[in-house]
Formats: sequence, C-alpha cells, structure tokens
Amino acid sequence: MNCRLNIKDNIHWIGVNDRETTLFENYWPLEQGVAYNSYLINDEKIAIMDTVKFNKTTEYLEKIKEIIGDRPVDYLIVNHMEPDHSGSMLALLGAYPDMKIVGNKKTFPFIEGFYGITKNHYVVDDGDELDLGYHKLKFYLTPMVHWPETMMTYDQTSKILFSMDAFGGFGALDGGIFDDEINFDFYEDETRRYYSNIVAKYSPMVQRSLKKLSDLDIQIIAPTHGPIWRTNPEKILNLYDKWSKFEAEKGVVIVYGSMYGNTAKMADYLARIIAENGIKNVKVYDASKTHNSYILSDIWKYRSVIIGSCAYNTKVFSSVETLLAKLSNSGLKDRWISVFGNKSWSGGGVSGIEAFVQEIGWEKIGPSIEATYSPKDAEFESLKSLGKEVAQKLTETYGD
Ligand SMILES: Cc1cc2nc3c(=O)[nH]c(=O)nc-3n(C[C@H](O)[C@H](O)[C@H](O)COP(=O)(O)O)c2cc1C
Repeated sequence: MNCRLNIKDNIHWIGVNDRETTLFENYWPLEQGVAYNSYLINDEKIAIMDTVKFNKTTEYLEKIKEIIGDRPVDYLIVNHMEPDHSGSMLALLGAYPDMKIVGNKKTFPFIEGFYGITKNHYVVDDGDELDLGYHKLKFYLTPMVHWPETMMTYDQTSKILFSMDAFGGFGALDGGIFDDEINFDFYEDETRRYYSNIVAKYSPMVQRSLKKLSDLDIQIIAPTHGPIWRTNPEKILNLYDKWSKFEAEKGVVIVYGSMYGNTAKMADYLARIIAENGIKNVKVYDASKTHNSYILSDIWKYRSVIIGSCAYNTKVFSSVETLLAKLSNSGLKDRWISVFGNKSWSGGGVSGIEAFVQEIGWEKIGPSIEATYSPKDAEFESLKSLGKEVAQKLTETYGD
C-alpha cells in the first residue's frame, strides 16, 4: 500500500517524496529532500494534475492504480512542464493511451520538444472550463510564474487551487501533508529558499497572478511541492505577496569571502556591534561554506546586507562573486548594502563589490571599509561606526 490520501471530495494526493536527489536542478542542495505533488480527481471523468519526476514513476503509477483500479485516466492537466512534474507523462500516456493532455498553447511545444508527444492534445485558454461530472475545473493562465507555459487550475466545486510550483517549497513531506499537520518554521525557510532562488526573478508576474486570483474563493491550495494549505491558505498567499513585493524584516545578513581569516574577523566584529546595538536577527555567512541559495533566502528576508571580500587576483573572491551574480539576476530591490574587505596590494575585492552596488542600485549605508593585510584600530573604529549606523537605521525603520 502506497502513501496516498483523499484530500476532499475524491480529490487524492498522489505525490511522492524524493530523498535521493542531492541537488535540485543539479544545483540547489536538498538536505531534507523534496516532494513532487500530483493530484487525482476521481470523478465521472478521471483527471490527474501534473505528474512527478521520472525517478518515481513506478511508485506513482502504482498509486494511481490503487485508487482507480482498471478505469482509465481521461485527462492529464499540465499546469507546468518542468521535468520534475512532467517526467512521468510519457509513462502515464503509455498506461492510458486515450488520455487527453490538457495545456495551453505554450505548453505543447514543450511536450513535443521534451517527449515527442504529438497526439491527444487538448488546448485550453484563459478562463476555459472542463467538466469532470461533479468537479468543474477552470483554467487560469499565469505566464512566467516562472516558465512561459505556467498556469493554475481551480476546482470550482471543491474550491481548490492547483497552483503548480507557486506556493511550494523544498523539503520532503515527512508524514505531515497538510499545513495543520506540520511545524511550518522549517517549511517557511524552505519555501522562501525555493521562492527566492527559483521563482523570485519573476516577482512582477507573481504579483500579476495574485491579483488575477484575488476574487477566487480559495479554500485549499495544492502546490506541486511542499505542504497542502487546507487550514490557512491565507498564510502562504500573504507570504508570497510580501516576498514578491520585496518587503523585508528587521535584520542583517553579513556575508564574506576570506582566505586567511582577516575579512572573517571584520565580519564577526561587525556582527557583535550590531547585536550590541539591539538587533536580534544577525546572520553571518562564510560564502565559501554555505550554499548561496541559503544566503539569498536570508537576504530576501532581511533589510540590511553587508558584504565583505578579500582581494583575489584583482577581483572579488570567487564565492562572493557567485553570490553577487545570483543577486544581480534575482531582481531583488529595496535592500540596504554596506561593504568591507581586505587587500595586500592594489585591491579588487572591495572595489568589485562597489561596482555591484552601482549596478544593483540599492541604498548604500556607510563608507566602504578596506583593511590592508589585516584590520587595525582604524578599521575597527570604522566598523563600529558602520555597525551602529545600520542598527540605528533598522530600529528607526522597524521599531525596537
Ligand atoms: C591567490 C591570491 C590572490 C590575491 N590577489 C590579490 C589582489 O589581486 N590584490 C590584493 O591587493 N591582494 C591580493 N591578495 C592578498 C589578499 O587579498 C590579502 O592578503 C588579504 O588580506 C586576505 O584577506 P583574508 O585574510 O580575509 O583572506 C591575494 C592573495 C592570494 C592568496
């Protein structure tokens, strides 16, 4: 017996956990795994909402059979074509050759291109409906959240929004499938890490989609990763609204690249000053140690960002440079930034971060602080002033 459950009105979760894949998209660490959620509506007509990654196809097909026996699947609704959700499509079509594949006009080039499937296409447009018997589905096109073909499907009968990757996050579902069965602290971090690294570049399109969906009576949100929101869907809608508007909390992320510890020493000193001045959320990251997806996620959360680097062959240290490139590409706005570092001759670290500050256009707090060989009294004094200024500005903006 495979783990599956009836969410409501014969709508079943038929998702799978993946704790074997170490890197999502071969880049993002999956320390606690990931779930690929798929859903089956067992009505007069049987519809499946997205599939799962190819490495889980066997378990997935078993789950479907356990629910519907020998009945055929009538529709596969493709809200999103990324292979972690479309990877079992070909196998599903093999098992149910008459199954119609439902997507919008941007979906089918992906289906043909990835899987060579040229038959059974069923094209829908924004606002079209599909009657399964009891359940009446309606399609909402949400392009570029975060691929061109992305769309959401709303079940008007059960008031469930099948939202594909939107509102989803990393983390396998360890028994708890619904929002009221889990400790959300972990999933909030992992959902923000997913958002900031994968969806966030398209935040304006997320805002547009949230407005488009705002008149719907959404009682349950069923994404393709992470928990299903049946008790408090407002919570994830509000978080998405906040993240896609770049709203930040009171706190500081200090991130540095350091070969021999001098830049690290400056980071620790600065963190202590900021904490002494009343800021409780201070995160210090060694960019060479912590994967940039976690650092970006915290930068999405907190208002103040302080970046330090040693000089490295006339440039910013490589691990910091990677983070800067990620930040540039993320579209994040409205953060405060400060700069520090070390050099032994003509520099390159601090000046490289300054060039990034110019490019990204965030408000710069304090002067850049660069030590030569190692930080001395003068640099520690400057760091003290900077730390106080950052703490004071946060307290003025957010209160005590
Ligand atoms: C491989 C390598 C390349 C370096 N390139 C530069 C450079 O281009 N310009 C410079 O001023 N210092 C350069 N340095 C010196 C370091 O930036 C300097 O010693 C600094 O204090 C190291 O800071 P850290 O202790 O935080 O690693 C280089 C050092 C190494 C090992």
